[in-house]
Amino acid sequence: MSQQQTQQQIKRKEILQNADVLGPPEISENEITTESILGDGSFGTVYKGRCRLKDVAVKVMLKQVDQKTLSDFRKEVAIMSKIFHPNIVLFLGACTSTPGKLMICTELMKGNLESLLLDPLVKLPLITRMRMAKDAALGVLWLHSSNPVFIHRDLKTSNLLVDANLTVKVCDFGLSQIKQKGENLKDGTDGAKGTPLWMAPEVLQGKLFNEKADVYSFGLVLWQIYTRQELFPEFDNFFKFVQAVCDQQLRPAIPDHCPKILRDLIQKCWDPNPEVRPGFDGIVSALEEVIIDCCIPDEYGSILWKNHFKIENEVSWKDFINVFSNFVGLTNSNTPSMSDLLQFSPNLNGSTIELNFKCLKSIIVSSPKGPHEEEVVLMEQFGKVLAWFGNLKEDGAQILDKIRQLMECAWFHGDISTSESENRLRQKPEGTFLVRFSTSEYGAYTISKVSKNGSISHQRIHRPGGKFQVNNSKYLSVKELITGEAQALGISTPCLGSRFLSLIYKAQLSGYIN
Ligand SMILES: Nc1ncnc2c1ncn2[C@@H]1O[C@H](COP(=O)(O)OP(=O)(O)OP(=O)(O)O)[C@@H](O)[C@H]1O
Repeated sequence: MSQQQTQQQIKRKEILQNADVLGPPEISENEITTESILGDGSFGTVYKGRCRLKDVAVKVMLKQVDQKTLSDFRKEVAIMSKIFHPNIVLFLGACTSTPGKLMICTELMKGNLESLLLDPLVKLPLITRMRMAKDAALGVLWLHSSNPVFIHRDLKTSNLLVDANLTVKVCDFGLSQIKQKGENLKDGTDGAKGTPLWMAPEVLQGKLFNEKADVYSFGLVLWQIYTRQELFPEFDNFFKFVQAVCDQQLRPAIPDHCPKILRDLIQKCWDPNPEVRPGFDGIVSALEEVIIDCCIPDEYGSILWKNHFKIENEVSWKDFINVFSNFVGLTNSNTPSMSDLLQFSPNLNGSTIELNFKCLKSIIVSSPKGPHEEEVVLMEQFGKVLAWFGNLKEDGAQILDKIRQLMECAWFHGDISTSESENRLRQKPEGTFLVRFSTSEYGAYTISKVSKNGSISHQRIHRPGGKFQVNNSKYLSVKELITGEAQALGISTPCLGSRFLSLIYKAQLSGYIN
């Protein structure tokens, strides 16, 4: 080996050794530019910036930092460079060597969850919020399951960031601590770490604590995700606050309408006794149940999904009808599955059952995304269909008849938008009408009609207690309501063009037996 080769080998070894020592990818100061401010925190300012031609977030430390802040910064860099998870903000690198210019680069997110929740102009349905809560819980579960264990120590909604797809990721590891499984920690004489409003009582009181302190904070996070209210706005005195939370065990009020399973979860998370609080695996499972309940408010529908499809967000049409048919007693363990019956049984060819399933399929299935993907039923769409058509416990298989019977009405246009309904009614004579699913009220319908001067108006059919109500009159079905209220509503002629009618006609032409 030549002398030059030997020197090259030594140099490579040195580089590798240094890389090992440096740990996180070092970015030099002049590779980072900063633009607008994204947020301010106790460590410094977070900017939108650019690094190596990529948009990034840059946390720039305060120029004058004391030893403790500096060590927190180094710890944050060290921790972030060890954790990789889809629900933890992606660490890209840091500038650690230029004094007075300490920076951390992370992926650029859209904003923090607290700002979104507290902005009344932002629409965030409960299902979306519960999915966000699950994202955050998965991120913390990852930290707590690592070996050694990472405790975040500053969980709060402003440390949960949201991207363009509303995926939530945990950030800010400046106060995080590493510990062995089963080990308890205690803050030093310099006081408790974290943000007081979100701190567990044992941390506020300087007692021993462990990862269950994060669970307490997460209880408050869940409360804010559910209520979209500010946390403890009534307190401006720290000592009174500590007394209220620790001695009087004060917690924010959970609204009466909160689903029971979510209420129980929040209360367990913020229990004064850390041992009673669940682990994050339990929190994720409970949130999965909450998500199913939010998507499928019908009691039996939710049971069907939980028992057979668990946390799947979507299932194939074939699996869905097989489970559904067993659940409502159309098939059982001694009969072939419904998908086999529909495909192979000559008796079902042209039968009402076959047509019923065609009708159900026309409103419940999502089109395959690619040419080879199966048609699927989304959990949320199953919930909507049950909300529109009935109560699975009382109706059972009859729910299928209800769907078909409504589709047989020429005026029923189902899932069209307000503007599409107006397109269909434009230039039509007075009294022409159609009925469609409401786009804004869950389980409700809308009557769109042509009024006197040719103007088009829309009237909601509400669903109090599962009934169908317009003005002050309640009916058992939409069909009965349309017959009973036709005169009062000024509706007479069905608007043609429903896609369901052609489905029914086609079936009748090919031998459907009524
Ligand atoms: N990657 C990012 N993308 C977009 N915005 C971000 C990002 N990181 C932080 N921010 C914004 O900056 C705010 C402060 O960030 P961060 O919590 O990391 O700073 P901090 O100085 O540690 O704050 P504190 O100590 O007060 O919690 C966040 O709430 C968020 O609004």
